[in-house]
Amino acid sequence: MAGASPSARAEVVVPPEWAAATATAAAASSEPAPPVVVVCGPKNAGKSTFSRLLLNSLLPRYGRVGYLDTDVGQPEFSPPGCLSFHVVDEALTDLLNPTLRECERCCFFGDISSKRDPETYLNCLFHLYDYFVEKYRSGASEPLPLIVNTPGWVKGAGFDMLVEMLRYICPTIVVQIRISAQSKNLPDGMFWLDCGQTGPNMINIDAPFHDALNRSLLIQKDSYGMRERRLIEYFKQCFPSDISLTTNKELAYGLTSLPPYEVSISDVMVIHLHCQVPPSEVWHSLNATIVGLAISCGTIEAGRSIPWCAGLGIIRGIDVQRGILYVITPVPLEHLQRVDLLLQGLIEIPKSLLQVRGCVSPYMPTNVLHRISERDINT
Ligand SMILES: Nc1ncnc2c1ncn2[C@@H]1O[C@H](COP(=O)(O)OP(=O)(O)OP(=O)(O)O)[C@@H](O)[C@H]1O
Repeated sequence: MAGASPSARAEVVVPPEWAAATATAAAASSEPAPPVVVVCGPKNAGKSTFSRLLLNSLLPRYGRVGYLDTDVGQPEFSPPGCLSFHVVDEALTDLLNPTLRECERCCFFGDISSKRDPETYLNCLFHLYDYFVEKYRSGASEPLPLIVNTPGWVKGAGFDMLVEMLRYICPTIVVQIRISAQSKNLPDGMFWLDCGQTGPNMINIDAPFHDALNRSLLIQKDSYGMRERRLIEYFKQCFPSDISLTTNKELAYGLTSLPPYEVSISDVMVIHLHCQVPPSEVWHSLNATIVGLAISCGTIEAGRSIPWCAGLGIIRGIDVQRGILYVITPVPLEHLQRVDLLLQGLIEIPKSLLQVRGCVSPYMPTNVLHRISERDINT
Protein backbone atom coordinates (compact mmCIF):
# COMPACT_ATOMS: atom_id res chain seq x y z
CA MET A 1 0.00 0.00 0.00
CA ALA A 2 2.84 2.39 -0.73
CA GLY A 3 1.82 6.00 -0.64
CA ALA A 4 -1.56 5.28 0.94
CA SER A 5 -2.99 8.20 2.85
CA PRO A 6 -2.98 8.07 6.66
CA SER A 7 -6.36 9.76 6.94
CA ALA A 8 -9.44 7.74 7.90
CA ARG A 9 -10.66 5.61 5.00
CA ALA A 10 -14.09 4.97 3.67
CA GLU A 11 -13.32 1.34 2.89
CA VAL A 12 -11.27 -1.34 4.48
CA VAL A 13 -8.02 -2.21 2.71
CA VAL A 14 -6.98 -5.86 2.82
CA PRO A 15 -3.28 -6.31 2.05
CA PRO A 16 -2.44 -9.76 0.62
CA GLU A 17 -0.66 -10.88 3.81
CA TRP A 18 -3.74 -9.95 5.86
CA ALA A 19 -5.90 -12.04 3.53
CA ALA A 20 -3.41 -14.92 3.81
CA ALA A 21 -3.41 -14.67 7.62
CA THR A 22 -7.22 -14.81 7.87
CA ALA A 23 -7.28 -17.71 5.39
CA THR A 24 -4.70 -19.62 7.46
CA ALA A 25 -6.76 -19.18 10.63
CA ALA A 26 -9.99 -20.16 8.84
CA ALA A 27 -8.35 -23.30 7.44
CA ALA A 28 -6.61 -24.28 10.71
CA SER A 29 -7.42 -27.71 12.05
CA SER A 30 -10.46 -27.85 14.26
CA GLU A 31 -9.09 -30.93 16.00
CA PRO A 32 -9.03 -31.21 18.94
CA ALA A 33 -10.87 -27.88 18.96
CA PRO A 34 -11.39 -24.83 16.71
CA PRO A 35 -8.60 -22.24 16.84
CA VAL A 36 -8.08 -19.67 19.57
CA VAL A 37 -6.50 -16.64 17.89
CA VAL A 38 -4.89 -13.79 19.80
CA VAL A 39 -4.30 -10.57 17.84
CA CYS A 40 -1.61 -8.27 19.26
CA GLY A 41 0.58 -5.34 18.30
CA PRO A 42 1.17 -1.67 19.02
CA LYS A 43 -1.45 1.03 19.16
CA ASN A 44 -3.32 1.83 15.96
CA ALA A 45 -1.52 -0.95 14.08
CA GLY A 46 -4.87 -2.34 12.88
CA LYS A 47 -5.68 -5.06 15.44
CA SER A 48 -9.39 -4.31 15.65
CA THR A 49 -9.76 -4.02 11.88
CA PHE A 50 -7.89 -7.29 11.37
CA SER A 51 -9.99 -8.99 14.06
CA ARG A 52 -13.20 -7.97 12.24
CA LEU A 53 -11.88 -9.42 8.99
CA LEU A 54 -10.83 -12.56 10.82
CA LEU A 55 -14.25 -12.94 12.39
CA ASN A 56 -15.91 -12.73 8.98
CA SER A 57 -13.46 -15.31 7.62
CA LEU A 58 -14.16 -17.80 10.41
CA LEU A 59 -17.95 -17.49 10.19
CA PRO A 60 -18.61 -19.46 6.97
CA ARG A 61 -16.90 -22.55 8.41
CA TYR A 62 -18.07 -22.36 12.02
CA GLY A 63 -21.35 -20.45 11.87
CA ARG A 64 -20.61 -18.82 15.24
CA VAL A 65 -17.44 -17.21 16.54
CA GLY A 66 -16.50 -16.28 20.11
CA TYR A 67 -14.95 -12.84 20.62
CA LEU A 68 -13.17 -11.79 23.79
CA ASP A 69 -13.17 -8.01 23.91
CA THR A 70 -10.31 -6.91 26.18
CA ASP A 71 -9.75 -3.26 25.25
CA VAL A 72 -11.54 -1.30 27.98
CA GLY A 73 -10.71 2.02 26.27
CA GLN A 74 -12.18 1.16 22.89
CA PRO A 75 -14.17 -2.05 23.16
CA GLU A 76 -15.38 -3.59 19.95
CA PHE A 77 -18.93 -4.45 20.98
CA SER A 78 -19.43 -3.02 24.49
CA PRO A 79 -19.55 0.40 26.13
CA PRO A 80 -16.23 1.77 27.51
CA GLY A 81 -14.91 0.33 30.76
CA CYS A 82 -16.11 -3.20 30.04
CA LEU A 83 -14.42 -6.49 29.17
CA SER A 84 -16.85 -8.83 27.50
CA PHE A 85 -17.37 -12.13 25.76
CA HIS A 86 -19.58 -12.28 22.67
CA VAL A 87 -20.80 -14.95 20.33
CA VAL A 88 -21.23 -13.52 16.86
CA ASP A 89 -23.32 -15.37 14.28
CA GLU A 90 -23.54 -12.86 11.46
CA ALA A 91 -20.87 -11.16 9.38
CA LEU A 92 -19.80 -7.70 10.50
CA THR A 93 -20.84 -5.21 7.86
CA ASP A 94 -18.90 -2.20 9.14
CA LEU A 95 -15.27 -3.25 9.05
CA LEU A 96 -13.90 0.14 10.02
CA ASN A 97 -15.89 0.94 13.13
CA PRO A 98 -16.85 -0.88 16.30
CA THR A 99 -20.57 -1.58 16.77
CA LEU A 100 -22.58 -2.27 19.90
CA ARG A 101 -23.73 -5.87 20.29
CA GLU A 102 -25.34 -7.70 23.12
CA CYS A 103 -22.76 -9.68 25.05
CA GLU A 104 -23.01 -13.12 26.54
CA ARG A 105 -20.92 -12.17 29.58
CA CYS A 106 -19.49 -8.85 30.71
CA CYS A 107 -17.28 -7.58 33.54
CA PHE A 108 -17.32 -3.89 34.42
CA PHE A 109 -13.74 -2.73 35.01
CA GLY A 110 -14.80 0.90 35.24
CA ASP A 111 -11.83 2.61 33.63
CA ILE A 112 -10.57 3.21 30.11
CA SER A 113 -7.13 1.76 30.79
CA SER A 114 -5.97 -1.24 32.76
CA LYS A 115 -3.13 0.85 34.25
CA ARG A 116 -4.92 1.67 37.48
CA ASP A 117 -5.55 -1.93 38.50
CA PRO A 118 -3.80 -4.54 36.35
CA GLU A 119 -4.65 -7.35 38.78
CA THR A 120 -8.41 -6.80 38.63
CA TYR A 121 -8.21 -6.28 34.88
CA LEU A 122 -6.50 -9.65 34.42
CA ASN A 123 -8.91 -11.34 36.82
CA CYS A 124 -11.84 -10.08 34.73
CA LEU A 125 -10.20 -11.33 31.57
CA PHE A 126 -9.40 -14.73 33.06
CA HIS A 127 -12.98 -15.10 34.30
CA LEU A 128 -14.36 -14.38 30.85
CA TYR A 129 -11.93 -16.83 29.29
CA ASP A 130 -12.85 -19.46 31.91
CA TYR A 131 -16.50 -18.88 31.01
CA PHE A 132 -15.70 -19.52 27.33
CA VAL A 133 -13.74 -22.70 28.14
CA GLU A 134 -16.42 -24.02 30.45
CA LYS A 135 -19.22 -23.44 27.97
CA TYR A 136 -17.60 -23.86 24.56
CA ARG A 137 -14.80 -26.27 25.27
CA SER A 138 -15.91 -28.61 27.98
CA GLY A 139 -19.67 -28.09 28.11
CA ALA A 140 -22.51 -29.41 26.04
CA SER A 141 -22.34 -26.45 23.65
CA GLU A 142 -20.72 -26.91 20.28
CA PRO A 143 -17.02 -25.82 20.39
CA LEU A 144 -16.44 -22.39 18.89
CA PRO A 145 -13.33 -20.65 17.60
CA LEU A 146 -12.27 -17.66 19.67
CA ILE A 147 -10.75 -14.31 18.72
CA VAL A 148 -9.01 -12.29 21.44
CA ASN A 149 -8.26 -8.72 20.40
CA THR A 150 -5.73 -7.21 22.81
CA PRO A 151 -5.00 -3.59 23.81
CA GLY A 152 -2.25 -1.61 22.05
CA TRP A 153 -0.35 -0.99 25.30
CA VAL A 154 2.60 -3.30 24.64
CA LYS A 155 5.42 -1.75 26.65
CA GLY A 156 6.27 -1.85 30.37
CA ALA A 157 3.38 -3.09 32.50
CA GLY A 158 1.26 -3.41 29.34
CA PHE A 159 3.74 -5.95 28.01
CA ASP A 160 3.75 -7.86 31.31
CA MET A 161 -0.04 -8.09 31.20
CA LEU A 162 0.00 -9.32 27.62
CA VAL A 163 2.48 -12.03 28.62
CA GLU A 164 0.18 -13.13 31.46
CA MET A 165 -2.80 -13.10 29.11
CA LEU A 166 -1.02 -15.27 26.54
CA ARG A 167 0.21 -17.71 29.18
CA TYR A 168 -3.29 -18.10 30.57
CA ILE A 169 -5.10 -18.42 27.25
CA CYS A 170 -2.53 -20.64 25.47
CA PRO A 171 -3.74 -19.64 21.99
CA THR A 172 -3.31 -21.90 18.98
CA ILE A 173 -2.55 -18.95 16.67
CA VAL A 174 -1.00 -15.58 17.50
CA VAL A 175 -1.21 -12.85 14.89
CA GLN A 176 1.28 -10.09 15.57
CA ILE A 177 0.84 -6.82 13.66
CA ARG A 178 4.13 -4.99 13.25
CA ILE A 179 4.97 -1.43 12.31
CA SER A 180 8.14 0.02 10.79
CA ALA A 181 9.25 1.68 14.07
CA GLN A 182 10.80 -1.52 15.41
CA SER A 183 11.20 -0.20 18.97
CA LYS A 184 7.40 0.05 19.27
CA ASN A 185 6.79 -3.55 18.27
CA LEU A 186 6.49 -6.59 20.48
CA PRO A 187 9.53 -8.86 20.50
CA ASP A 188 9.73 -11.35 17.67
CA GLY A 189 8.65 -14.93 18.22
CA MET A 190 6.93 -16.51 21.20
CA PHE A 191 8.09 -13.90 23.67
CA TRP A 192 5.77 -15.08 26.47
CA LEU A 193 7.09 -18.65 26.58
CA ASP A 194 10.19 -20.04 28.23
CA CYS A 195 12.89 -21.37 25.93
CA GLY A 196 12.12 -24.80 24.54
CA GLN A 197 8.36 -24.65 25.16
CA THR A 198 6.24 -25.41 22.14
CA GLY A 199 3.79 -22.73 21.22
CA PRO A 200 1.20 -21.66 18.72
CA ASN A 201 1.36 -20.91 15.04
CA MET A 202 2.89 -17.39 14.90
CA ILE A 203 1.80 -15.14 12.05
CA ASN A 204 3.46 -11.75 11.60
CA ILE A 205 1.80 -9.18 9.39
CA ASP A 206 2.53 -5.50 8.76
CA ALA A 207 0.25 -2.58 9.51
CA PRO A 208 -1.74 -1.89 6.35
CA PHE A 209 -0.41 1.48 5.22
CA HIS A 210 3.09 2.73 4.53
CA ASP A 211 4.70 5.61 2.67
CA ALA A 212 7.12 5.59 -0.24
CA LEU A 213 10.00 4.98 2.20
CA ASN A 214 8.17 1.97 3.63
CA ARG A 215 7.45 3.68 6.94
CA SER A 216 4.16 2.68 8.54
CA LEU A 217 1.42 5.26 8.33
CA LEU A 218 -0.83 4.91 11.33
CA ILE A 219 -4.28 6.46 11.43
CA GLN A 220 -4.84 8.16 14.78
CA LYS A 221 -8.31 7.70 16.21
CA ASP A 222 -10.29 10.22 18.19
CA SER A 223 -10.48 7.91 21.20
CA TYR A 224 -12.28 10.37 23.45
CA GLY A 225 -14.91 11.12 20.79
CA MET A 226 -15.33 7.40 20.07
CA ARG A 227 -16.00 6.70 23.74
CA GLU A 228 -18.56 9.50 23.99
CA ARG A 229 -20.33 8.27 20.86
CA ARG A 230 -20.33 4.73 22.15
CA LEU A 231 -21.97 5.79 25.45
CA ILE A 232 -24.51 7.88 23.57
CA GLU A 233 -25.30 4.92 21.35
CA TYR A 234 -25.59 2.72 24.44
CA PHE A 235 -28.07 4.96 26.24
CA LYS A 236 -30.12 5.41 23.07
CA GLN A 237 -31.10 1.81 23.67
CA CYS A 238 -33.30 3.11 26.52
CA PHE A 239 -35.78 4.08 23.80
CA PRO A 240 -37.73 1.95 21.35
CA SER A 241 -35.90 1.67 18.02
CA ASP A 242 -38.70 3.44 16.13
CA ILE A 243 -38.11 6.66 18.11
CA SER A 244 -35.80 8.90 16.14
CA LEU A 245 -33.09 10.51 18.26
CA THR A 246 -30.63 11.89 15.78
CA THR A 247 -28.99 14.65 17.80
CA ASN A 248 -27.44 14.71 21.25
CA LYS A 249 -29.94 17.42 22.15
CA GLU A 250 -32.85 15.10 21.35
CA LEU A 251 -31.27 12.33 23.38
CA ALA A 252 -30.55 14.65 26.32
CA TYR A 253 -34.20 15.77 26.34
CA GLY A 254 -35.34 12.20 25.82
CA LEU A 255 -33.39 10.98 28.84
CA THR A 256 -34.73 13.86 30.92
CA SER A 257 -38.30 12.83 30.27
CA LEU A 258 -37.72 9.09 30.61
CA PRO A 259 -39.27 7.65 33.78
CA PRO A 260 -36.34 6.14 35.68
CA TYR A 261 -36.35 2.80 37.46
CA GLU A 262 -36.66 3.03 41.22
CA VAL A 263 -34.11 0.90 43.03
CA SER A 264 -34.31 0.43 46.75
CA ILE A 265 -31.05 1.47 48.40
CA SER A 266 -31.34 -1.49 50.76
CA ASP A 267 -31.34 -3.91 47.80
CA VAL A 268 -27.96 -2.92 46.45
CA MET A 269 -24.39 -2.63 47.63
CA VAL A 270 -22.16 0.11 46.24
CA ILE A 271 -18.58 -0.73 45.32
CA HIS A 272 -16.11 1.99 44.34
CA LEU A 273 -13.70 0.33 41.96
CA HIS A 274 -10.89 2.82 41.72
CA CYS A 275 -11.13 5.08 44.74
CA GLN A 276 -12.20 5.10 48.36
CA VAL A 277 -15.19 7.13 49.43
CA PRO A 278 -16.07 7.95 53.04
CA PRO A 279 -19.42 6.38 53.99
CA SER A 280 -20.99 9.80 54.50
CA GLU A 281 -20.20 10.72 50.88
CA VAL A 282 -21.32 7.53 49.15
CA TRP A 283 -24.62 8.89 47.86
CA HIS A 284 -23.16 12.24 46.81
CA SER A 285 -20.46 10.42 44.91
CA LEU A 286 -22.98 8.23 43.13
CA ASN A 287 -25.35 10.95 42.02
CA ALA A 288 -25.10 11.82 38.33
CA THR A 289 -22.65 9.07 37.51
CA ILE A 290 -22.52 6.02 35.29
CA VAL A 291 -22.42 2.74 37.19
CA GLY A 292 -22.02 -0.89 36.27
CA LEU A 293 -25.20 -2.77 37.22
CA ALA A 294 -23.81 -6.04 38.43
CA ILE A 295 -24.91 -9.38 39.80
CA SER A 296 -22.76 -10.94 42.49
CA CYS A 297 -22.85 -14.44 41.12
CA GLY A 298 -19.29 -14.66 39.82
CA THR A 299 -17.02 -17.34 41.13
CA ILE A 300 -14.71 -16.49 43.99
CA GLU A 301 -11.04 -16.92 43.32
CA ALA A 302 -8.22 -15.95 45.65
CA GLY A 303 -10.85 -14.37 47.89
CA ARG A 304 -12.06 -12.00 45.16
CA SER A 305 -15.40 -12.19 43.55
CA ILE A 306 -15.80 -11.02 39.96
CA PRO A 307 -19.42 -10.03 39.46
CA TRP A 308 -21.08 -10.24 36.06
CA CYS A 309 -22.29 -6.94 34.71
CA ALA A 310 -25.81 -6.73 33.27
CA GLY A 311 -25.16 -3.31 31.72
CA LEU A 312 -24.65 0.34 32.57
CA GLY A 313 -26.95 2.80 34.24
CA ILE A 314 -27.05 6.52 34.95
CA ILE A 315 -27.85 7.36 38.56
CA ARG A 316 -30.25 10.13 37.84
CA GLY A 317 -31.07 11.02 41.41
CA ILE A 318 -31.15 9.69 44.96
CA ASP A 319 -33.85 10.14 47.54
CA VAL A 320 -32.18 9.12 50.75
CA GLN A 321 -35.29 9.77 52.87
CA ARG A 322 -37.31 7.27 50.86
CA GLY A 323 -34.27 5.05 50.39
CA ILE A 324 -34.56 5.10 46.61
CA LEU A 325 -32.13 5.46 43.74
CA TYR A 326 -33.42 6.57 40.34
CA VAL A 327 -31.67 4.77 37.52
CA ILE A 328 -31.84 5.22 33.77
CA THR A 329 -30.72 2.12 31.89
CA PRO A 330 -31.50 0.07 28.80
CA VAL A 331 -31.03 -3.14 30.81
CA PRO A 332 -34.29 -5.14 30.60
CA LEU A 333 -36.30 -5.39 33.81
CA GLU A 334 -35.84 -9.14 34.20
CA HIS A 335 -32.05 -8.65 34.38
CA LEU A 336 -32.32 -5.49 36.44
CA GLN A 337 -34.25 -7.36 39.09
CA ARG A 338 -31.20 -9.56 39.69
CA VAL A 339 -28.79 -6.63 40.10
CA ASP A 340 -27.46 -6.35 43.63
CA LEU A 341 -24.25 -4.37 43.10
CA LEU A 342 -23.61 -0.88 41.79
CA LEU A 343 -20.04 -0.62 40.55
CA GLN A 344 -18.78 2.91 40.37
CA GLY A 345 -15.71 3.49 38.27
CA LEU A 346 -14.43 6.43 36.28
CA ILE A 347 -16.71 6.25 33.26
CA GLU A 348 -18.41 9.62 32.97
CA ILE A 349 -21.65 10.80 31.43
CA PRO A 350 -20.71 12.22 27.99
CA LYS A 351 -20.19 15.97 28.21
CA SER A 352 -22.19 16.40 25.03
CA LEU A 353 -25.25 15.15 26.92
CA LEU A 354 -24.65 17.42 29.90
CA GLN A 355 -24.00 20.56 27.89
CA VAL A 356 -27.11 20.81 25.78
CA ARG A 357 -28.23 24.41 25.45
CA GLY A 358 -31.56 25.05 27.15
CA CYS A 359 -31.63 21.64 28.81
CA VAL A 360 -31.05 21.62 32.55
CA SER A 361 -28.77 18.70 33.18
CA PRO A 362 -31.25 15.95 33.94
CA TYR A 363 -29.09 14.01 36.34
CA MET A 364 -28.36 16.66 38.89
CA PRO A 365 -31.63 18.04 40.19
CA THR A 366 -30.68 20.20 43.13
CA ASN A 367 -33.47 18.82 45.33
CA VAL A 368 -31.70 15.48 45.36
CA LEU A 369 -28.63 16.92 46.96
CA HIS A 370 -30.80 18.97 49.32
CA ARG A 371 -32.53 15.88 50.52
CA ILE A 372 -29.21 14.22 51.17
CA SER A 373 -27.98 17.29 52.99
CA GLU A 374 -31.14 17.42 55.13
CA ARG A 375 -30.71 13.77 55.95
CA ASP A 376 -27.06 14.31 56.77
CA ILE A 377 -28.03 17.10 59.14
CA ASN A 378 -30.75 14.95 60.74
CA THR A 379 -28.46 12.00 61.39
N1 LIG B 1 -6.94 -2.42 6.71
C1 LIG B 1 -7.41 -1.20 6.98
N2 LIG B 1 -8.13 -0.51 6.07
C2 LIG B 1 -8.59 0.74 6.34
N3 LIG B 1 -8.38 1.36 7.52
C3 LIG B 1 -7.69 0.71 8.46
C4 LIG B 1 -7.17 -0.59 8.25
N4 LIG B 1 -6.51 -0.98 9.35
C5 LIG B 1 -6.64 0.01 10.23
N5 LIG B 1 -7.34 1.03 9.70
C6 LIG B 1 -7.69 2.28 10.37
O1 LIG B 1 -6.60 2.62 11.23
C7 LIG B 1 -7.09 3.06 12.49
C8 LIG B 1 -6.52 2.14 13.57
O2 LIG B 1 -6.98 0.82 13.30
P1 LIG B 1 -7.49 -0.14 14.46
O3 LIG B 1 -8.49 0.53 15.31
O4 LIG B 1 -7.89 -1.40 13.79
O5 LIG B 1 -6.13 -0.31 15.24
P2 LIG B 1 -5.86 -1.01 16.66
O6 LIG B 1 -4.51 -1.61 16.56
O7 LIG B 1 -6.98 -1.92 17.00
O8 LIG B 1 -5.86 0.24 17.60
P3 LIG B 1 -5.79 0.25 19.23
O9 LIG B 1 -4.41 -0.16 19.59
O10 LIG B 1 -6.09 1.67 19.59
O11 LIG B 1 -6.83 -0.71 19.71
C9 LIG B 1 -8.61 3.03 12.42
O12 LIG B 1 -9.05 4.32 12.06
C10 LIG B 1 -8.88 2.06 11.28
O13 LIG B 1 -10.11 2.34 10.62
